[in-house]
Amino acid sequence: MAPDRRLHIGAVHKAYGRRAVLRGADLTVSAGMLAGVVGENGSGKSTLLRIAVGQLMPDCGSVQRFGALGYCPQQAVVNDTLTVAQHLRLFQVAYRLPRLDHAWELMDLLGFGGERRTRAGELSGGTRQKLNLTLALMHDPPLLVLDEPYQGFDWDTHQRFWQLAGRLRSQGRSVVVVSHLLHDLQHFDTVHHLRDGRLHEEGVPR
Ligand SMILES: Nc1ncnc2c1ncn2[C@@H]1O[C@H](COP(=O)(O)OP(=O)(O)OP(=O)(O)O)[C@@H](O)[C@H]1O
Repeated sequence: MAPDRRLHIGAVHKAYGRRAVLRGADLTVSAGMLAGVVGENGSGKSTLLRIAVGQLMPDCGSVQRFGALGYCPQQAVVNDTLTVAQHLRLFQVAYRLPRLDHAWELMDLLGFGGERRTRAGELSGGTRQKLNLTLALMHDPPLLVLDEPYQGFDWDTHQRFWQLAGRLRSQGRSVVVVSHLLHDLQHFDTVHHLRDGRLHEEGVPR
């Protein structure tokens, strides 16, 4: 097996009842790679990512991950009664981080550094998503799995997200992003189109 492999999904099948969503999906992501997963609504992108991170079991097929993982789910999993800073402290303990410097940096980069004391329930939709993304990135893991991470971001933040993704790639991180936006495809090294339950690698528009 290639030593720089960070995620390997092989012949994964998944059905919900009679609805077969994944029918032999394969995906390999190496170090320093920015991979896009695209497809129509309901094609199974979130199902694939949930299987990739171990949140959902496939019916059959294999999933291998190498090293720590950061997962940004499509719906933010936050507690409305806790402030942004309290979320970061909670995850600091979970990730066993000595410091929160990187998290504060990410907050500033995503433009919500002033919201430390705001409760998650009082955040705007876009800012809630910024918190969701920060929680996935703050421990600087080698593999990032991001399900439409920039939903609700304004254009400036959207652009900064892609700068950040490019920086992570150049630092050797592996990043998988579900995207719906045609103009984002140019950022990827590889684009994988989920169609009829399988992933088809397609050329990247430049
Ligand atoms: N827990 C579940 N139980 C039953 N069916 C489900 C469940 N989760 C997803 N599905 C169905 O599986 C299919 C794939 O859903 P999934 O959310 O993976 O698609 P998606 O490509 O991420 O969609 P979108 O682009 O709308 O986010 C859909 O038909 C959906 O209704």
